[in-house]
Amino acid sequence: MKDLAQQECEACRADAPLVSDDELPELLRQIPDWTPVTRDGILQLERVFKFRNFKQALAFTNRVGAIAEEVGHHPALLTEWGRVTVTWWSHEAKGLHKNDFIMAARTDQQLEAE
Ligand SMILES: C[C@H](O)[C@H](O)[C@H]1CNC2=NC(N)=NC(=O)C2=N1
Repeated sequence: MKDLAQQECEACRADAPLVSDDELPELLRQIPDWTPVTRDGILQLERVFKFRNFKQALAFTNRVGAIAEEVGHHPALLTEWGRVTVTWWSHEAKGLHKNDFIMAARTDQQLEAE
């Protein structure tokens, strides 16, 4: 099995299969720095990234935005001085899809990217 970040995203569809309760623990194990949170009854993945200043936070934000645009699957991004909060979930499917785990893993890779 390929690492999460190397796996392919599927098209975002309202009827896309959400991650089952059985699949969730193994997928979460592969992205240990991310926290499952439930908002408005919708399970999401969230991580806060820390930076030295706003400029670095904004550059990271733009890198995450670029990988989201590449696959047509987008996070919520809160960019503040020294911090970026990234939240992934499948809007139309109203929950967590495998895509969200793939994109969380790819988001982590943007930390090293310059
Ligand atoms: C039309 C467009 O492709 C869809 O609205 C996409 C855009 N990006 C998306 N991103 C996320 N996270 N969930 C979606 O359901 C979604 N749908």
